[in-house]
Amino acid sequence: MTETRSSTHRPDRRRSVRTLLDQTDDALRRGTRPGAVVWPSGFRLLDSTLDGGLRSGELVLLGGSEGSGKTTLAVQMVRNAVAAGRSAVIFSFEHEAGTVVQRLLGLEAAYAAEASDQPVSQAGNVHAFRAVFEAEDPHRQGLAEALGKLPYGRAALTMMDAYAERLHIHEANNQTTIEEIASVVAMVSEEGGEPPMVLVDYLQKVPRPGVQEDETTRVTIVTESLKDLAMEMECPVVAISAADRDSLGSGRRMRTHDLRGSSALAYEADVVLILSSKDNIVSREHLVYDLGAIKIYRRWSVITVEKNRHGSGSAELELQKDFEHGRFHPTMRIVSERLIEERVFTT
Ligand SMILES: Nc1ncnc2c1ncn2[C@@H]1O[C@H](COP(=O)(O)OP(=O)(O)OP(=O)(O)O)[C@@H](O)[C@H]1O
Repeated sequence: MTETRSSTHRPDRRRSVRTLLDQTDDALRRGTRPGAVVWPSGFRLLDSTLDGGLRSGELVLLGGSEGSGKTTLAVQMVRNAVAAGRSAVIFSFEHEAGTVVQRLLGLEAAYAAEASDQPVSQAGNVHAFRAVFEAEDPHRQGLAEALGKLPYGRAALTMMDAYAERLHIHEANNQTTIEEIASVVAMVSEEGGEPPMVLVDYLQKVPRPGVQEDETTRVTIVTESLKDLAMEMECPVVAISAADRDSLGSGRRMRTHDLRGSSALAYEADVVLILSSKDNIVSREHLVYDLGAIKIYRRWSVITVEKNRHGSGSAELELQKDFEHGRFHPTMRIVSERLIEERVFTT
């Protein structure tokens, strides 16, 4: 994966159908899985739309406007994977590792409150968890004691303890090339004995130092390389993608072609999810007679499944924001309102 596909030297990947059938037969007899490994996202409706979830070998693009919750959703999918016993690695160009951990604590506290049938509003939020990380403690108490003072803080830590060793966060920077990403994924895969789910936050930030090229070329090569990585390492790669600045201000609903940098994004991806705040894309007819409705729509996000190579086509799914706890509410619904092509409000 050093250059574009045409100049990459690869081993012979050809297998006859006879070989494939024999390998499948052999795997079935050994009781192992002959096909792709499916990684549930943990969101039931999204998983059924994707025919089970994310697959090994797949490149999943997650786009959306600034602040729409892309990192939140992707980290929650990663969390659901590791909570279910898998491993994962996050390449975070955007946030420090501590920020991701604080969001995970908020999320776990909210889940713990829900599990005890208590209102989520009672659980410690990300802001409160961040304060623990940022305060100097004159009592020199440990993490468990400090978190224990926050509602559901101890429960959140216990939940995270269960998967903490399987979840890796790589604080990425302008040296975190595609080769570096591949080598970290190989290391995590070897350590864990199985390929991890990979999250790249975000794709346009992956550098190619020392190469003179425009953004389109760089994004094309990075996108192709991430797809290659998914196939070679047999893992799902979720890549967050920034939007074209022009598309954000133009009053249009964001679509796959608005992702920044290259048409390769649409071609290479197996799954494309676009996240929007519902108030930006609900049809005007749902707003004219009920001006208060906009406040309710603001609390919801819509995931548009725009490309779905192995699943049941496109879909519009909605889920409620709980950004204070670094998450979305786990139950999704199918959007019942009509959505628009053009955004109602521009930013
Ligand atoms: N502690 C918090 N309490 C409430 N809201 C928060 C908190 N931290 C972040 N947010 C909000 O949550 C939203 C989702 O954040 P997230 O980082 O997931 O968005 P994003 O789409 O990845 O953003 P960007 O494009 O800027 O990277 C943002 O609008 C952010 O302002």
